[in-house]
Amino acid sequence: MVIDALSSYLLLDMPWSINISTIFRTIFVLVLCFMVYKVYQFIAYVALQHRTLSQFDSYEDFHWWYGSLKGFKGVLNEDFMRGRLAKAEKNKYFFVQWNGPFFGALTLCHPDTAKVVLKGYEPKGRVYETLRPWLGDGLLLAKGKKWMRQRRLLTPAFHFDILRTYMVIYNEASDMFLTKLSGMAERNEPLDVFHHISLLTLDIILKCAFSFDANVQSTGKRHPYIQAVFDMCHDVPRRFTNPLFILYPKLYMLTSRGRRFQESCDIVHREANHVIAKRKKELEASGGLFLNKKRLDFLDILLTAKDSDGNGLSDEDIRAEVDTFLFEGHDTTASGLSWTIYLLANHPEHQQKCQEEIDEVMQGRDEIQWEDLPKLKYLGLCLKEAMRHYPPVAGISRKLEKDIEIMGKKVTAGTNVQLPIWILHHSSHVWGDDVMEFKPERFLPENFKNVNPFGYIPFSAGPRNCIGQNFANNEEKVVMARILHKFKISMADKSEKAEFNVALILKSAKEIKVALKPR
Ligand code: HEM
Repeated sequence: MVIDALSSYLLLDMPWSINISTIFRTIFVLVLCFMVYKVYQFIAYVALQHRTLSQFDSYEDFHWWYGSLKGFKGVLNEDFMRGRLAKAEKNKYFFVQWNGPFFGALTLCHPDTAKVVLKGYEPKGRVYETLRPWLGDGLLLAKGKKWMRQRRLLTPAFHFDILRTYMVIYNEASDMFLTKLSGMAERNEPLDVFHHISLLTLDIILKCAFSFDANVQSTGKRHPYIQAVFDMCHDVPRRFTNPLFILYPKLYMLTSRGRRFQESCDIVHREANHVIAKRKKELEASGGLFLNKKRLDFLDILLTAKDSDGNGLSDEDIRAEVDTFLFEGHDTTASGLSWTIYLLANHPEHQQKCQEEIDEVMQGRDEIQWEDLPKLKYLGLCLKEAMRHYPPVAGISRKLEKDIEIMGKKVTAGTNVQLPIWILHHSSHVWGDDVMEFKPERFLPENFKNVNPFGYIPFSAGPRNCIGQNFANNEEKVVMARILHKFKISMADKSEKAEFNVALILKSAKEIKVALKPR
């Protein structure tokens, strides 16, 4: 009755409606009611966010349309990050960032507040949804029971016995890389660090995780996969300033930028499909006898995994995991290695200490062995300090599923919480007054014991920490040791200071060029 009354009221004076059937009118009214309900829900959500977040920060830099992003040009550059750091230094424990008028996030910029969220299982923040067309429901984006199942399934792929077998691959890929560097040194040509290191780390992850020999290093130009990942990473921050695109990611896909994003997604999916199809063929040819292999790689585990009820992973799930590992496994380590090279090129005294250690450990050998890794202590300190200065993943976020309490204040479910890794790593409240200096010694056990462990989280912390962290640490040690063993590195242009952009991963805004001198 109510619907009838409402529909006759709505359709009054609408001549075009005379012929519409009752059923159509009813649908129209239901859709209208649904939309009104959605708008009401949205207004209630925004009001609750403003009420919750106003407990934590004043509205002094709040702009009615841009929120805290006034002047933001769609690039999270070093200036923008330093502005946020200044705010964290002033407020110490937390501050609020408004991405436009509707979407606020509580930023927990002190280890004591960040750890409250890091220790839990809260799902990923709203911004991660922009990655869903690319990474699907892989380990990075999955939540709840699905995430637990996938994590349990994939953890054996990172057991030490498996990681040990990857040493050969790190060394072989480094051989190819060093041959390339020798040619550059002979020609007096500087190394474009991010570009060539990305090719190296892509070769490594393809071979380790998927036993796939792509040899992308041998192709001189930018690989289409890497170009597509690069484009998508730069695309995500551009959407922050438009609330419509945050609210309806699908709407973004109708724009020309959205269509380009989709094209990049297609390229990346094609690469993943290619890797999977090749392995499936091999599996069929071997009559399913993968278990006879010396080591099961990540893709073997995905293809052969079965639940307790005997169900395997769907093709879509397998693709999502392959995409996730391809991206997480190459772009992060490329960033970690590239920034380490940059910092050591700028700090010859630390570079020399590493080289003395490497010479002693390698004893004239060309390859790094598993047993050498713990002996490369000083190099390990430099890698850690490099990831403090330039954490490859500069920040992460969560969307609370339940209410929590931060320093006596209630944060309601639905709130987005940012855990700003770069800011935590540059907080003088955590590291002291010399926070901006490159000092690997701060990671010596006797010094580091005074640092709050939630203040240094390049791999995040808690149950959703990085599954690949040991893999990454080993890979970076081998590659760096092999480079420093053969070459002395310095900045091609001594006056050049690199600036970074956060394009999901922390990258250099411009090319970093390094000169190579054979040792
Ligand atoms: C220096 C290198 C690396 C850094 C700094 C890094 C950092 C991180 C961080 C901060 C997270 C948490 C993300 C979040 O909470 O949203 C994460 C998650 C993850 N990382 Fe890494 N990562 C690195 C290398 C790798 C490698 C080599 C792999 C795979 C081979 C990998 C696979 C993953 C996966 C699958 C997740 C999601 C884990 C989960 O939610 O259960 N990462 N990584």
